[in-house]
This record gives sequence, structure tokens and C-alpha cells, in this order.
Amino acid sequence: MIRKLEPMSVLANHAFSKMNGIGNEIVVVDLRDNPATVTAGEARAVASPGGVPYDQLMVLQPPRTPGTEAFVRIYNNDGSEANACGNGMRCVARQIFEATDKTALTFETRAGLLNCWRGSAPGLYSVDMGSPKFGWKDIPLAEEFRDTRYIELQVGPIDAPVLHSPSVVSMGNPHAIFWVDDIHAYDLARFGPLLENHPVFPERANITLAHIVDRDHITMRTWERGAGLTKACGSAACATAVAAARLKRVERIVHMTLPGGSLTIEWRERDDHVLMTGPAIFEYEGAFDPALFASVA
Ligand SMILES: N[C@H](CCC[C@H](N)C(=O)O)C(=O)O
Repeated sequence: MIRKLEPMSVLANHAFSKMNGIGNEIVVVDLRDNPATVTAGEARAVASPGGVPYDQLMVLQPPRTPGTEAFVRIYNNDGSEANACGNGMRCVARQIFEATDKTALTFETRAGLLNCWRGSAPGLYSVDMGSPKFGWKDIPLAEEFRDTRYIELQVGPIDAPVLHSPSVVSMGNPHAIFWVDDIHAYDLARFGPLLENHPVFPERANITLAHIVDRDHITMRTWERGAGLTKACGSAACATAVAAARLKRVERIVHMTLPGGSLTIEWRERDDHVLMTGPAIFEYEGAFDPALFASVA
């Protein structure tokens, strides 16, 4: 009898850490000693029932650039890859800080090099998320918008739109922010997927509802591209703080309240970089059940 040998996933029996960044569900896998790439199918299998449900899977790969700890691949739970994940980077940073005596770390992602350091108080971690981009081609948008502080986009009846005129920003990934008085007054689970997949966003977009409380404080919630409603999205918090500062409605250091907790965002004047500070929580560790990957290509 000829037995067909199924290719074994690199993740089968591999260790993982389940963590969260203010409720953003993060799984961290350390593949720094293995050049194998996790496929979209494997990433979806991890997120499946019986697996380890997550919003983002952070996979540490061997470093590509001298001086960096790892090249980090970021998967959404639909298997798509994201260039940036603020909450996930704090979790990755915490994991490496705890295993070493380093006080600052540099990681590489598809959005470039990111520096991380321990925050100003125990349990807090900071990530330099780089510079925001506002050009329509950088976000990207499907057509030219000269001013991305507000773009023409709406959902609902044409003469009485439910949501309209978002600000758009790239924080390495595309974000649209709708300014509202009450972030809970809208069915984001219904409007999120429509807006995420709107033709104006050729690479889809993360969709945020934000309320500016005062010049130092914003409340927000996000429908994430590739992951749906989450308790927190760090890059969306950066995008929202920057978009509000660009409208001159907040200061350059803003306190952000998300459903899962709080972040402090600073849009630094001297180099245009966006710094995000918040906690990273370790929940448990385990090893992936090989059965999860039995029928995955
Ligand atoms: N939760 C993440 C964002 C993931 C981004 C992802 N949904 C995408 O752009 O595809 C964060 O803390 O920044």
C-alpha cells in the first residue's frame, strides 16, 4: 500500500504565546530559527475554532537586516498580511524584553524598521510607528484626492448619509476615520465590512469611528481590515490621533480610549514619527495541535 505523506506544517506542535494588547487578541510565534513562511491557510487554521482564536498572528522570522531582532510577519485572522500592528508589536517587544536584558529593540516589518522600548512605567511598552502618510497614492486610494483630511465617501441614503467624509491616513496600513458624536450610536459590524471593501480602497481599509472629547482625549472603536471588530487597534489609534491633530482639533500628545483600554499617542514634531505607548499582557503559552493543519495547503 502506498501511503501519501501529507506535508507537515511548520506550526504543527510549535510553541506559541497568547497575549493581548488592550484586548487586541495576539498570538506570537517565534520562528527566528526557521526560514519557513507561514501560509495564509495555516494562519486561518490557527484562528479556526479549536485553534487559538486571534485578531493578529505575529510570526518572528530570521532577521534580514543587521541590528534587528527579527523580521516580523503580521497575519490577520482571514489569512491576509498586514504591514503594521501596533498592539502586536508591543506584545512581541515584551516577549523579547523578558528573554533578554536589552532595553531597546529594533524589528523589521513590511512597513520598515520599528524601534521599541520599555515605557515610562512598569508594564508599559512604546513603539515608534514611523511617519504617517497622507498622499492618496500612499494610503492607497483608487482615485486622486488632493486633500485627505476629509474625503468624499458616505454610507446610507445620498441625501441623509449615516456616516460620511472620513479622514484617511496610512500608518503603514490604510485607515479611514469617521468623526462622530457617539461612537456607540452606529452599527459598525454592519457598516464596517461595506467600508472596508469600498472600491475607493484598493487594498481595503481599517475603519474607525472616533469622537474628540477634548484637545487631549479621543474615544474610538475600529472595524479592522481582515479581522473585523476588535477591542483595540493600535495603528488605528495612531492614525486617529494624527488625523485629529492635522485638523488642529487635538494636541500632538493625545490620550486614546479604545473598548479594551487606553493608549498614549505622540506625533513627534521634530521627526514626524508617531510613538505609541501602552501595556502588553501575557495570557498563556502552548503548542499548536498538528490536527489543525491536517487539510491545509
Ligand atoms: N490590530 C493592529 C492592526 C492590524 C492591522 C490590520 N487589521 C490591517 O491593516 O490589515 C494594530 O494594533 O495596529
